[in-house]
Amino acid sequence: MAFRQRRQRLRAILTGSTCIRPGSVYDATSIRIAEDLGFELGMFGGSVASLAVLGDPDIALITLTELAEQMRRMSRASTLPVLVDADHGYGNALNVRRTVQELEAAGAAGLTIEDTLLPPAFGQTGTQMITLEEGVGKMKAALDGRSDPSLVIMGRTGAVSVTGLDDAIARAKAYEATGVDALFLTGIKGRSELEAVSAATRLPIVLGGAPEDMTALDYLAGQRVRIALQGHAPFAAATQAVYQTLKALREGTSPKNLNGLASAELTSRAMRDADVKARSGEFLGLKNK
Ligand SMILES: O=C([O-])CC(=O)C(=O)O
Ligand SMILES: [Mg+2]
Repeated sequence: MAFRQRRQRLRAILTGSTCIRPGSVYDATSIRIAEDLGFELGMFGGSVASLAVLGDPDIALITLTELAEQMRRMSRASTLPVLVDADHGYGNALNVRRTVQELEAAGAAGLTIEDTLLPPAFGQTGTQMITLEEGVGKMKAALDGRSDPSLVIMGRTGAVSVTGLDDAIARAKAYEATGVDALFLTGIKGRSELEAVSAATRLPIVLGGAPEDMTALDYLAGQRVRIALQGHAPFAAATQAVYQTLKALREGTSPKNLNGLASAELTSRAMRDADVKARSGEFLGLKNK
């Protein structure tokens, strides 16, 4: 499926009236599983990109090239639309523009650009923000970097838990005015904060996370939230499975007695084995074998 169609599917989610949960994806296998399970959207978080590619924490060590390459691998493996966490855009506004070009070429359906100061400055422990003006420049540069107008660009701010609600609203409104397609909010701690941002803006909202009392999809949809993230449990589950399996093998368990392995059927589905066999028949002359 052409990249444009994937982007249009993400746009349809944003212009719809319901709120969906994306599947957290990070590689070719995870995106295929999410697609097979019927998820409408994959979320490729910066944290899981760092873990999958580098095995490192989410501290902006991954490069744009590495992120885009992982996105490209997912685009090849599946047609599921993917929203990519492009962090701060890997530098200043000019880097943001380049980031958009690379992720667009890699097949992303949409991406977020945030106004957090990354990587953290010398001597600073807490999160720092870039100025609203710099954030606006980044959003404009992101829009300028897009060559397929269907690519979704989201302005992301976590200001509410750093500089407060008023600043978060000011930023959301300023990013909205640049022409971005949606607002991505992190750090929202309660209904009143979400309701205040929602009332002050008009774009669809994507919620990076929410407290326990804000998980009802109907409520979120009523606040114009169209996508609500749920963290990255699949990566944690995979890590645990690899740990348990290696531990059991190290302790002498025989491979045939291991628990929790993917069945041959599941592995075969994830590999798209039926498609490969059909192609082998068609192109390698193995039709009747
Ligand atoms: O975008 C997300 O999925 C949340 C996030 O920032 C990350 O995981 O790096
Ligand atoms: Mg992130």
